[in-house]
Amino acid sequence: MIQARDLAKVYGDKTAVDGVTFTVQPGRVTGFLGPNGAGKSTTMRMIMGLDAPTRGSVTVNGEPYVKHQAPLREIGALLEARAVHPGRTAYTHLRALAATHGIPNSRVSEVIEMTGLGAVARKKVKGFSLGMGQRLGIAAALLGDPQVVVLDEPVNGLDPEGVLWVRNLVKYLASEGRTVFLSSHLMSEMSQTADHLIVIGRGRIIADAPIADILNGQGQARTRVRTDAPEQLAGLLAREGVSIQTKERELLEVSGLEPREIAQTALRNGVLVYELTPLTASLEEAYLELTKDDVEYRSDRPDAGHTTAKHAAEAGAAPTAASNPTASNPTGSGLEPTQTQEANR
Ligand SMILES: Nc1ncnc2c1ncn2[C@@H]1O[C@H](COP(=O)(O)OP(=O)(O)OP(=O)(O)O)[C@@H](O)[C@H]1O
Repeated sequence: MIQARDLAKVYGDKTAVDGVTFTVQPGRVTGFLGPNGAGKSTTMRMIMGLDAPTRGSVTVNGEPYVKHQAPLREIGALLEARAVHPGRTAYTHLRALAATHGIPNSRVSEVIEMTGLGAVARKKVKGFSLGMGQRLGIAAALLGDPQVVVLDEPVNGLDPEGVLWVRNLVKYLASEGRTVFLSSHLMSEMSQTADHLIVIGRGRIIADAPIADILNGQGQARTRVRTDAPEQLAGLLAREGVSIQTKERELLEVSGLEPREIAQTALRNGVLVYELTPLTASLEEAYLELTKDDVEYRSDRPDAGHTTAKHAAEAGAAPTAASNPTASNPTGSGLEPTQTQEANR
């Protein structure tokens, strides 16, 4: 278990982590999700005793990392900065690490096997691809057979097969009752891997909940509506708090109203509706909604395809597909926030 209490880190005038309190429980994969610069790596470095907190505390199985007699057996980590001597082979690197922690050589062979490094274990690390380097980092993290595993952006640089492998590995580790804490800026990745999410933005916790709760709690319920009179129906439904998008001819997406209300309005006004489908927010949308105020670097996202009732009322009519050329892309740029930020850096 990892427990952070009012954990903060300030670098000069930059507050990287701003008093976070959370618990990472064993037996499940906890995702640590946030845009670039949110404070994920800094938090993980403090968990591993590599950075001293400016305020607050963080413990691993009840003790700060540095207090553990054999920390590698308690917690294994893959952090962004890898310190591997490039002239060493994967095998000699892991052996040296094992030797300094009293770990038998048989465990070195085991983790090489587990991480699929068998074929390259005797090759020099300097020739390793990013993906092989990530696997070696994970092998090192697992060397002490630790109860707690912390991985900072573990799928970075991995090919699809590698991504799948990490996904299955972390799920397996959690199923064995270990505490697994995994950072990523990609919601798509987290949605397929984590059971529980801690979302961080600008150094603060924005959400700490099971994935399902984050999905249910974010954004308004939307309904897909097919009608032969989309403009008339949009005009009838338009009011404060209601958002209507024209997705294509005869297809609207309505937020802020229950399907029953939409049906009643249509019925009262003699408008034919031939589909009413409740839509759940995608995890991606939930994430964008959660972090919209907490992205450190942001390019202006066009408010594409999004028309509020107020706008519709001002225009005197509902938006049409023609006036809304990007209406099929409700998140605007379609980029993950981090991609938007990268472009801006
Ligand atoms: N050693 C440092 N000195 C000064 N500022 C730092 C230092 N380390 C991190 N920061 C700043 O603290 C903030 C949080 O950085 P951190 O690396 O923890 O974020 P992150 O969520 O891991 O982001 P990324 O996904 O980009 O790695 C950023 O604004 C970063 O520039």
